[in-house]
Amino acid sequence: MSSSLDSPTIPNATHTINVGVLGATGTVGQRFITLLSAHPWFKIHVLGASPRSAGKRYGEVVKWKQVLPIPVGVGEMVVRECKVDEGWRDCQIVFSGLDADVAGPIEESFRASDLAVFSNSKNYRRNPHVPLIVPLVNPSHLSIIPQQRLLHTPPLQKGFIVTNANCSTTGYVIPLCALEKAFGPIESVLVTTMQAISGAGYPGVSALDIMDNVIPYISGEEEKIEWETLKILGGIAESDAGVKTFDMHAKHPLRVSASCNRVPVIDGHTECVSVRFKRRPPPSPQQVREAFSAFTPDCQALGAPSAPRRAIVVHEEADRPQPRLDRYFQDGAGVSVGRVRQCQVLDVKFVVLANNVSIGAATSSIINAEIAVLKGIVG
Ligand SMILES: NC(=O)C1=CN([C@@H]2O[C@H](COP(=O)(O)OP(=O)(O)OC[C@H]3O[C@@H](n4cnc5c(N)ncnc54)[C@H](OP(=O)(O)O)[C@@H]3O)[C@@H](O)[C@H]2O)C=CC1
Ligand SMILES: N[C@@H](CC(=O)OP(=O)(O)O)C(=O)O
Repeated sequence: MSSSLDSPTIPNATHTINVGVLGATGTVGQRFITLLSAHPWFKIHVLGASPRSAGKRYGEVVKWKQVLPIPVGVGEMVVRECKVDEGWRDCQIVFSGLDADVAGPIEESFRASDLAVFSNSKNYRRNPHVPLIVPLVNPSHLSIIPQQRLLHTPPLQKGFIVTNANCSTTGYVIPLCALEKAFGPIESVLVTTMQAISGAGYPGVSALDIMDNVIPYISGEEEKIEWETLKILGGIAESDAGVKTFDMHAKHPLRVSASCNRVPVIDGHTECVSVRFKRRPPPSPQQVREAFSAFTPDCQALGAPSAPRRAIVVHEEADRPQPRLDRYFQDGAGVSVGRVRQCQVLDVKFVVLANNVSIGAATSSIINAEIAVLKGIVG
């Protein structure tokens, strides 16, 4: 099975691409709207949410929680149901910030209508033909899309689903990718997360549960981090018949153990990470710092407009990164790393801070779509 995804095309600056947002009223949906309203290529054409919101003005139904006001014109748009109709068919790209309880069948109905869906939800992340893409790490996995289209019943011309990862997975696979690029395979990872309240959507965790407290459990989160890491950092194997499969890091088995906690922070997931490399002797903490700083994701070279100028910033201060100070680094599109030091059990340990709503969700989807446009997959 061959693909024609290798020749980048820069979109004509005068040509805008209509996009729709499913789940537009939610935490992730609001971040989509803020980012898309200032986007150089994408134009918000349709907003969708639940039947509770459909038929009403966006400004009337949304509980807007962004620092910037609702973009001009958006508050007046009438929210639609998440059912494919003419308005949605006019979109070349559909972003989804749907509640995972409803995302599965809705996203499938949009794909089946030959629309390109970029989803934040967990529903299709494990699908063997759906790429799980962290845009600063594995955009090459878009090469599975021709197979996804072909194996769909009926086969699709334009439609597909691309998912991005769990927000905690996203934050820490970016530095892990930098380390594998510089030093070869990682053998084991221990990660302990301190996850913001906004990760649970709106209204999320009740104030009485989270104030003055830490909750040492987030349903399903540890399993997602442990599994998604392998799909993202793994490659794609191709059989003699040309059938592609995600190899799940199989050539160099990678063991991941995650422990997840909810903490009273509004935005920004902090993660304490320890790694052991296959390579002996392992790199020193100083070499690890240099590898983080030197990391240049492919999406920058491709020219994706929302790609952060610096993917990873390394803090030298002993008490950074911190969510309140670092969550808006690169408008939330980059990650902050600090406290890089020797680990007495594995090899090296460090702390990561990633904005869960931006690079952990909407920003990743938008960069994924930009890459797909640049590679000629949509548009
Ligand atoms: N928050 C985060 O940091 C991250 C979230 N995610 C994932 O992204 C997705 C969205 O999360 P988040 O924004 O936090 O969730 P929210 O609960 O804040 O928003 C959910 C959205 O889904 C809509 N919705 C609910 N029921 C229906 C329905 N029956 N039909 C159509 N639309 C419906 C809601 O519309 P209405 O307002 O009308 O009810 C709302 O727009 C989830 O799958 C989540 O797991 C992924 C990474 C990070
Ligand atoms: N569960 C994450 C956010 C999220 O919704 O993740 P996922 O899309 O993997 O379900 C958090 O609470 O911070």
